[in-house]
Amino acid sequence: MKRNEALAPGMTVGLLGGSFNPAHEGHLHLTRMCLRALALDRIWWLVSPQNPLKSASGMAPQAARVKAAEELVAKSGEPGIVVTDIETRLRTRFTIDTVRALKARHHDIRFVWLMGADNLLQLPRWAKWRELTREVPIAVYPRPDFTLKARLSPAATMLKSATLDQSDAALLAHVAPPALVFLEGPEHPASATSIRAARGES
Ligand SMILES: Nc1ncnc2c1ncn2[C@@H]1O[C@H](COP(=O)(O)OP(=O)(O)OP(=O)(O)O)[C@@H](O)[C@H]1O
Ligand SMILES: O=C(O)c1ccc[n+]([C@@H]2O[C@H](COP(=O)([O-])O)[C@@H](O)[C@H]2O)c1
Repeated sequence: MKRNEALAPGMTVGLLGGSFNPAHEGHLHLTRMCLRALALDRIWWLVSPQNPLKSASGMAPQAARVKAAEELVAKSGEPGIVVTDIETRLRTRFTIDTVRALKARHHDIRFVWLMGADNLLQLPRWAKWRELTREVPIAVYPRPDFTLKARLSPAATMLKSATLDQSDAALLAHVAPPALVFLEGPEHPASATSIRAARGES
């Protein structure tokens, strides 16, 4: 993570955790939209060693997923995206542990957790999810079939009083959690499941 060396106090960093099995244009789209709407300095793609809720079968080795993600980012020419296997180096699997470890390492960086709308629906299945919402502000980007469902989800209801207007999205990294924003913008249809299916993989 060479570009991490260029981190300066007060910088804002979005964390996009994912399996990236494989990385695709949907990840790039969400990342570009979040960089701008949230006024972030960087977005780190945290290539997960293994999502605790997903089967390991059909999961490409983490090194291969990182390499493919780096190639996609390099081809995109988008500055500000850092692909990292840091969860392996931190020995964390659960997002709550990753976020706490990153905050402990980088006291003066303002982190925001990014996710597509589908992930907000499953957030209540994550380890210590309520505590996670008190550790880091969260931004949710639209995704086909899930945009409205996310807004009506149990996690959205729980965070209703902590939800910012889209017009205040650029403040998200600077407010104390819990804080949530639903971003608005065009949906992108790409999904790793459909890419694997088109390749004849599981
Ligand atoms: N097209 C998309 N639009 C919005 N968010 C997306 C899109 N694709 C992925 N994301 C978000 O990126 C993060 C990482 O996603 P992930 O790597 O699991 O890709 P995926 O396409 O959802 O994979 P799979 O189909 O295997 O579940 C998640 O928060 C997910 O919601
Ligand atoms: O912490 C948890 O319990 C947890 C459960 C499921 C998923 N996550 C995280 O959610 C992110 C998105 O995962 P995925 O596989 O849907 O791309 C990734 O960073 C995972 O580690 C985290």
